[in-house]
Parts: sequence; C-alpha cells; structure tokens
Amino acid sequence: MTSLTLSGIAKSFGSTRVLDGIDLHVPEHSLTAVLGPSGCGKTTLLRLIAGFADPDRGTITFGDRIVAGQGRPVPARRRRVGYVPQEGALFPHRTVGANITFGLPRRARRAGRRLHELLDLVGLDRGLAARYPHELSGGQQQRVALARALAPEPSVVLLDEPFSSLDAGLREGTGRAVAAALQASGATAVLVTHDQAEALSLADQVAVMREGRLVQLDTPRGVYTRPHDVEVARFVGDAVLLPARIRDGRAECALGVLPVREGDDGHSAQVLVRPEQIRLHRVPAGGVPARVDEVSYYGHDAAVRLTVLPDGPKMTARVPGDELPTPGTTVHAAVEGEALAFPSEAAGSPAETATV
Ligand SMILES: Nc1ncnc2c1ncn2[C@@H]1O[C@H](COP(=O)(O)OP(=O)(O)OP(=O)(O)O)[C@@H](O)[C@H]1O
Repeated sequence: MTSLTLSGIAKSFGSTRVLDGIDLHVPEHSLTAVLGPSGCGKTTLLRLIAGFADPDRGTITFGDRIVAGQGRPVPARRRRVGYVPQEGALFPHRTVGANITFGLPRRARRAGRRLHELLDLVGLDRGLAARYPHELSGGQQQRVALARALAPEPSVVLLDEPFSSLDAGLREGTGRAVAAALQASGATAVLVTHDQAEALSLADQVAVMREGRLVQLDTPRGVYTRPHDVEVARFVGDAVLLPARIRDGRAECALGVLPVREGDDGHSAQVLVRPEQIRLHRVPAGGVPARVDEVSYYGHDAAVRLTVLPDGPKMTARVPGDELPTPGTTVHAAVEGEALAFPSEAAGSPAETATV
C-alpha cells in the first residue's frame, strides 16, 4: 500500500470544467471520504485516480511514483488499483469464490488459502464461497466486491458509492464491515459518497467537494464542528441559522447572547447552532422563551419544533427521547457550547435562516 497525492488536478468535458484545481493527500493506510452533491465531480475524480481517464492539468502520485501528469500516464492495469463500483458488478455466473479470486494468478486461485483469508477479512462465512451472487444479500454482495478488489493487494482501493443501493439498515452494518476490512488490510482507500453520515462515521478524513472544487479537507469532527462555510455546515448536518451582531466574542441573536469561536467585532453575521446544542428548560435558565409547536419522537431522541416568543424565528431542537415537552407549552431554549459565526453575505437568502 502507498499514499496518494493529487496536485492541481483539472478536467473538462468540452467547455464544462468538471474538476478545478484539486489538491488532495490521502495518507497511507487511511480512508478518505470524498463527499459532495450529485454532479460535483466525485466519480470523475475516482476515474482519474484509477486511470480510466487522464487529467487535463495536475499530477497524480502513488507514493513517490507519478502515474499521471508527467510524461505518458501509467495505464489503469499497471496502477494496481482496486475498484468497488456502486453495485458490486459481480460476475453472475461465477461463484463467490471464483469472483473473489478472479484477478489472482492460477496457482493462488487453486490454493484456496487466500480466498479464506479474504472471506475472513470482509466478515463473510467461508461457506458462502460456493454460492452465486444472486444467492446473497446486497450487503454480502458488496463485501464480495470488496474482497475481489483487495485480492491482488492493490496500492489504492477506490469505492464509488458502494452502499447506495442498500437499504438503510444494511447500509450502516455493511459500511462498518467494509471500513474495518479496509483498515485490517492496511489499505489506502478513497470512498466517494453523497451521504454525510457515511462520510463522517467511516472515514479518517473527509474531502468536501462542490462544483468541481475541494472546499474543505479535514477530520470528520473538524468538518462538523469547524465547517469552512455555511454551505458545508448545512451539507454535513442540520443547522439553525440566525442573523446576529458580533460584539466582544459574543453573538447577539434570537437565542440570546452566545459565545462564538470566530467573528469580527461589530459586524453583522449569521450564527449557526446545531439542533442538539439547544437545551429546553421548563423554567427560565438563561435561555429565551419559545413555544413548542410540534414534537417528533424517534426513540433515542426527538425533534422539537419551536417558535421563539413572541414572534421570533422558528427552529428545531434535538432533545433526548425521555425529555419531551408538550406541544402548545412554553419552554426556555438555551444554547450549550459555542455557536459558529459566518459573514452574513455567505448565508444565502433570508428564507433559509432558522431552518433545519
Ligand atoms: N464522459 C463525460 N462526458 C461529458 N460529461 C461528463 C462525463 N463524465 C461526467 N460528466 C459530467 O461531469 C459532471 C460531474 O460528473 P460526476 O459523475 O463526476 O459527478 P458525481 O459527483 O460523481 O455525481 P453523482 O453523485 O451523481 O454520481 C456532471 O455534470 C457530468 O454530467
């Protein structure tokens, strides 16, 4: 395995610039999630790394070996890349075992030991080796696809939305199993996804893309707690956005006077609070009075929709499932921790404020 470095990568199709100056370093033995909305260029980026297409500008380096951008590009088959597509694309008429060992030399295929190692690695029962893909669940099929990608011990493993065809329950378990197998194999991996929960829960670092550019490269926690801008903040989680005025490291807004991490004094700004930062008290406790409009109970927690009294903004708080207020009553909403301040012009239209 090896590290992966992209420097100044650009790619256009006709007059459309799809990737614009991407710089990305994926350390050895780590998993980077490339997160972004549909059409932002994620798959194109993976295809360039794999060698299925060439960048117009910039270089791609595996360890200290330049594979694209200087001289003739190294062809895909010589890059030693493992690729896991959206739906495993397993060979339907080959058994699980034959699918996994497809890329191995004949001798290794016969020995069977590597097959067992790979099945163990991705957490599949060895007894499944004789089955055909249609006899497996979607999650099992994706694990087989990963085992097949890992079999030849690739330099880099690329996964293109590998869980998008799975239903929610299977998705989480398969994601964790795949991340664990990648870690156990020591793989250097890039996972493309538009699902922020998947990116935050599985990856070591998250590369947030927008319209062909990399807007933030950070740890999952960094992306969530220190988003580069309002758009990133809203993309990676629910957010309450309020107009505010910053003074002495504090923001004056509809939720009171909140400490902020950053923000220029005397400027009008937008403050961002995560719904789970809003605490609801039955008695005044430093918060502002709010009317409970609606409560959605999810078991582990609940979403409480509020209107700040008398006619302030509407917002949603996430509270523990055992602390449910009654709709129609008045509570006192207080913010725990720091709010994030952003320049007000970056916050979008007024209609977007105070929503989640
Ligand atoms: N071979 C191609 N020829 C022309 N345009 C292309 C080609 N491949 C991709 N595009 C365009 O480039 C843009 C980025 O596509 P890409 O598939 O990389 O995005 P994505 O972020 O992976 O989207 P999704 O999440 O929907 O798969 C899109 O506008 C797409 O139409």
